[in-house]
Amino acid sequence: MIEVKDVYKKYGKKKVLNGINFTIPKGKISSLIGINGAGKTTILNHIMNLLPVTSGEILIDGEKFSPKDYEKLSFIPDAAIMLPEMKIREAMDFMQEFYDTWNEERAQEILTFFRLNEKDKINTLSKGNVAKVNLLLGLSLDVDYVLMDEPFSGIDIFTREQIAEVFTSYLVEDKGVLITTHEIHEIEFLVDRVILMDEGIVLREFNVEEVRENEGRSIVDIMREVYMPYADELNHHQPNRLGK
Ligand SMILES: Nc1ncnc2c1ncn2[C@@H]1O[C@H](COP(=O)(O)OP(=O)(O)OP(=O)(O)O)[C@@H](O)[C@H]1O
Repeated sequence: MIEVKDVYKKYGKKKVLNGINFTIPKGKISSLIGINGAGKTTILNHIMNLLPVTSGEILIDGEKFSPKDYEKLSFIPDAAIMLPEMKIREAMDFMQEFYDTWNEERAQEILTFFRLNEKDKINTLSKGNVAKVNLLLGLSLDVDYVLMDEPFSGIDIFTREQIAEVFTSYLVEDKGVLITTHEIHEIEFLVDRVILMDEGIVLREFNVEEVRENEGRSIVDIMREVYMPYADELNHHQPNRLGK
């Protein structure tokens, strides 16, 4: 399990995270939901140890980060192009060289599933195919946790459906997956857990199945309940809960 514990982040004087707490269990797909600028990417960068926290800690399987944890983690960025000058095969070779956890057999399966051509140069691909290449590179690592930054952002519906299939496949089975998004309809039926954040705090963390079964409510119902008071505050120009 990954535990994000009381994490604060300031950029200069600007407070971005104000005491974030949530967990990413193995074998579940969790989604971190927040509007643009809520701090989602910042959290992913903290988990990957690419950016120091101002205070608080992140535990991976109960321990503070150590370089060995890179063998447990895979980070799939948004549709930004990774390794743009390379052909897909060259990017795969690069990953294989860099990561002991590279699984070529799995990479070949994903290539076939997405109908990608190894010989294509990445910077000549459509946005949807770039997203597929990013998934290919990130999911071909034998790791315990996969972090994905907005995997569906700007992707057409057909590609989205193909990508969605990956989330219900053995490719992510047993892994702890975290997907960030601000577009819930893209992932409503894929995720097990939801973490709603705003203004640098977690407003609510819940299991989707539990609220569906026990309360007969959808993710969107809960989002309305959680975010509506904020919308009202904004509409009435009242100070928000951080007193900014
Ligand atoms: N290097 C930086 N210096 C100053 N402020 C930054 C820096 N990086 C991010 N921020 C600010 O921190 C806040 C959170 O950014 P972050 O990218 O984590 O949000 P996000 O939820 O991922 O947004 P989006 O959905 O737009 O990707 C934003 O207000 C952003 O402007």
